[in-house]
Amino acid sequence: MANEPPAFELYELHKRFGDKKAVDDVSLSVPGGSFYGLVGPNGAGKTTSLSMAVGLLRPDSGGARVFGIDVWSDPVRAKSMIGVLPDGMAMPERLTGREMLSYLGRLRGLPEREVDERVDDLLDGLGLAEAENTLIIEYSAGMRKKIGLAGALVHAPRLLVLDEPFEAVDPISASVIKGILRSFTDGGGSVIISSHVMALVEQICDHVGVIARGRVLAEGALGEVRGEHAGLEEAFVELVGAPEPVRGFSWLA
Ligand SMILES: Nc1ncnc2c1ncn2[C@@H]1O[C@H](COP(=O)(O)OP(=O)(O)OP(=O)(O)O)[C@@H](O)[C@H]1O
Repeated sequence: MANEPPAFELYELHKRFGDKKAVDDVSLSVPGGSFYGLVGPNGAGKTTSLSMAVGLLRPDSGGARVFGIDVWSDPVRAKSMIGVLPDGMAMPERLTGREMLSYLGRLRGLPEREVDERVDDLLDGLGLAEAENTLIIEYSAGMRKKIGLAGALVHAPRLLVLDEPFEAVDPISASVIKGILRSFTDGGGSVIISSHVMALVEQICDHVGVIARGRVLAEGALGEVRGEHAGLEEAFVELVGAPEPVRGFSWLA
């Protein structure tokens, strides 16, 4: 609908760490029902922007809205609609996978029976059923990503904000996660992921934002951002700037 607000809108976000401008006037718009990829080199400001946008890190200025609701002035309403997979999330290490999901479901106010049903589906769907009674502290990096994703999904949010959801995940699990996320967007949900993997973003995303040195360099539908380039990677290198040729390392040859 013409007047419907975007699913997620980051507006004029700024963040400094000491002298370092980590995020310098970042504004992005994730249309409803879209699968949005936020790409950028290491240290570009992706995690800092997303953390501020979901209410985990206080911005110096600017903010974010979820379906028009401001994350920082109306956090309870805004957060009820978001599922978040933060980067390097602190986990309840001494809970099992099942306990963690059940706890998150109950915390969101869901009835016990509903929680049990959803937790069964999530553990099965993400290939964690065998590890349901294993403590999180014993999970591998990929298993931690998957249980974090399950935690982001348990309350059936309308928007998913996922920082590097495929990092450390094996190809079979990655394919399962892609399937889950696609059916989420097919059902009207919206997703934003951060990633460095252009091929992945090109395969699953329909909208892209390119960020480097804390600033947005391009944003829009995938085809618009890719432009005349053969692929997103070429467009990305042109936008961000090709690296200097590597010198030295003769000792390694
Ligand atoms: N807590 C912090 N204290 C100081 N500097 C920080 C902090 N968090 C991030 N930074 C700096 O802010 C900049 C942006 O970091 P950020 O983690 O947002 O980048 P990123 O795009 O997510 O990178 P990557 O792809 O490597 O995860 C970097 O220069 C980083 O060193």
